[in-house]
Amino acid sequence: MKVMKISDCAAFLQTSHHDHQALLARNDELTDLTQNTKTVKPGCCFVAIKGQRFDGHEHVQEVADAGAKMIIVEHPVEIQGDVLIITVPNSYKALAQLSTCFFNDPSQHLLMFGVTGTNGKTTTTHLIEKIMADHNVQTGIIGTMYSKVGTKKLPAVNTTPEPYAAQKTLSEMVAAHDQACAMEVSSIALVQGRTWGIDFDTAVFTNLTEDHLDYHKTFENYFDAKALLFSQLGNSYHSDAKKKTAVINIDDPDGRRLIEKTAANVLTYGTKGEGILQAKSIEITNKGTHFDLQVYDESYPVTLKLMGNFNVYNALAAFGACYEHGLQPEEIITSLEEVQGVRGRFQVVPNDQDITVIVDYAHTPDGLENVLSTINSFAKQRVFCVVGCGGDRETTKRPIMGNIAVQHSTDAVLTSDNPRTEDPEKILDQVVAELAPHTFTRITDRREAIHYALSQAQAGDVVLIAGKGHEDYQIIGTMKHHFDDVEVVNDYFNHQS
Ligand SMILES: CC(=O)N[C@H]1[C@@H](OP(=O)(O)OP(=O)(O)OC[C@H]2O[C@@H](n3ccc(=O)[nH]c3=O)[C@H](O)[C@@H]2O)O[C@H](CO)[C@@H](O)[C@@H]1O[C@H](C)C(=O)N[C@@H](C)C(=O)N[C@H](CCC(=O)O)C(=O)O
Ligand SMILES: Nc1ncnc2c1ncn2[C@@H]1O[C@H](COP(=O)(O)OP(=O)(O)OP(=O)(O)O)[C@@H](O)[C@H]1O
Ligand SMILES: N[C@H](CCC[C@H](N)C(=O)O)C(=O)O
Ligand SMILES: [Mg+2]
Repeated sequence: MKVMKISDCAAFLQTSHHDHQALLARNDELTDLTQNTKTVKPGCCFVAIKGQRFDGHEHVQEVADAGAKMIIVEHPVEIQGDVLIITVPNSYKALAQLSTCFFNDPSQHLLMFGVTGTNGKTTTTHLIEKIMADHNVQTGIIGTMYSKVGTKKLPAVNTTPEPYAAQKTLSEMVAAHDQACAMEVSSIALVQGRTWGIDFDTAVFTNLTEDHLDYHKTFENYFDAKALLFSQLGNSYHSDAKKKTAVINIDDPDGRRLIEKTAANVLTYGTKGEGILQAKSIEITNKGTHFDLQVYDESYPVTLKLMGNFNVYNALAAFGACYEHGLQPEEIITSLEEVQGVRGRFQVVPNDQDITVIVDYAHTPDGLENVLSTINSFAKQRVFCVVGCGGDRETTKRPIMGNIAVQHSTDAVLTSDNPRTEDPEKILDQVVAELAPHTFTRITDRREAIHYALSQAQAGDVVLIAGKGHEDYQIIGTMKHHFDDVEVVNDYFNHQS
């Protein structure tokens, strides 16, 4: 079992002289660390965090009664019993620092790739993992779909986990002999400080378009959140002589702004004539994508099985990240060309009716527009688009996504995503708010909507089912029901035959 000496905490916790001396005076150990009242164990340290719904400070007595030995707070609390109370200015930061220490600072033993951006994080981390693994660098993954530690896949709660969970997972990677980790870093995680204590070697920026404005309020705040990954790169207190690199999409105006935010080396990529890495002469078919990759002055032909212009960007991003660590262009290209696809990302669902059914995780206006324009570049007949918007998430994207669906498809079937605690009908009212009547079909039940689109489609048509990708659930209210777009499609065709 892991333990940590209380006196060791004095080295990094920002606290008063009195509390500092109190920490130094303690020779005993902590058995664990937690921010959750439900997982307090005897001898552990509890970090009180004030969230949107729950304030740990209001439950310190219950935590002390459950056997916590030390409690970190942001303001004085009343408590009976023999507990060491330490006051810090920011308990979340203390949690990140304590977690880093408790798990022996695992990111120091891993080559850390952090990938941020509105779209393409999951895809890019998977491409990095494939390239590095092909070149004998066993690489873990932390992200939306799961964490991969060694060969084991563990379920994910958030795209970017809380500091304790993140440090624990990284330490498990070290134990499983992973040498690198490709990690998705969401803007929300950056603002909350979930990645404090992680020393990234390479930071990748994919793109910035509208999402999460319910959380960030303004696009500028959203940019500032993403920028943190780059401004913090190489500035960590235990930063060593390791080379730090920022890999940045220069076609995105916000990528250009990021270059000024980082002290690290910058490797730029793009498809519009600028960048150290450039994709030229891009050709997209319904079988894949071809382009010439220019690396400084050299050019290499690349044929990806991945489809879509957006995947050219993801490939460039992953190429840049791995190239910076000494891999040769030809080696990286061989790996990229082998990638079949990432689950739920432009995933084609085979069927015997010659309908091209695609399940894709596009859940932002930009993602949806990209996927539909890729489809339109090869579709010969009608394009059906089944899509909705998640509840308890930003509302401004809803009419925009409704418009994109109607404008870029021949038949838009507007439906539910994860309604969560919102009324699905009200979400749909917002999705269709700016649409002319009779330009779309509205079917609230997602299964029925998918069945309807498939029943209307004929041989040669394309049916895009967007928004939920790999998800195998639908959240209605606070209940998670089993629901899998691919499964719904397969069931439909099985009942046909
Ligand atoms: C908006 C947001 O990020 N919320 C996160 C936040 O919730 P909150 O402020 O409501 O927390 P809270 O429930 O009040 O709890 C506060 C503290 O009390 C503790 N607690 C809580 C209950 C209890 O009984 N006992 C207890 O001790 C909690 O452990 C926490 O330390 O803190 C919680 C726990 O620390 C997180 O689980 C929760 O993420 C929720 C699940 C969430 O949906 N987050 C989404 C928006 C998110 O983070 N998304 C990003 C981006 C996705 C992407 O673009 O890919 C992601 O990285 O996943
Ligand atoms: N580089 C890109 N630019 C624009 N759209 C993209 C890009 N890459 C992927 N997409 C679209 O966005 C969807 C989600 O892709 P992916 O899961 O890789 O992104 P993500 O950033 O991890 O998303 P999340 O924020 O949910 O974690 C894909 O299914 C595709 O439709
Ligand atoms: N990581 C994103 C995913 C959204 C996926 C979509 N299916 C939805 O539920 O809105 C979020 O939590 O906002
Ligand atoms: Mg993701």
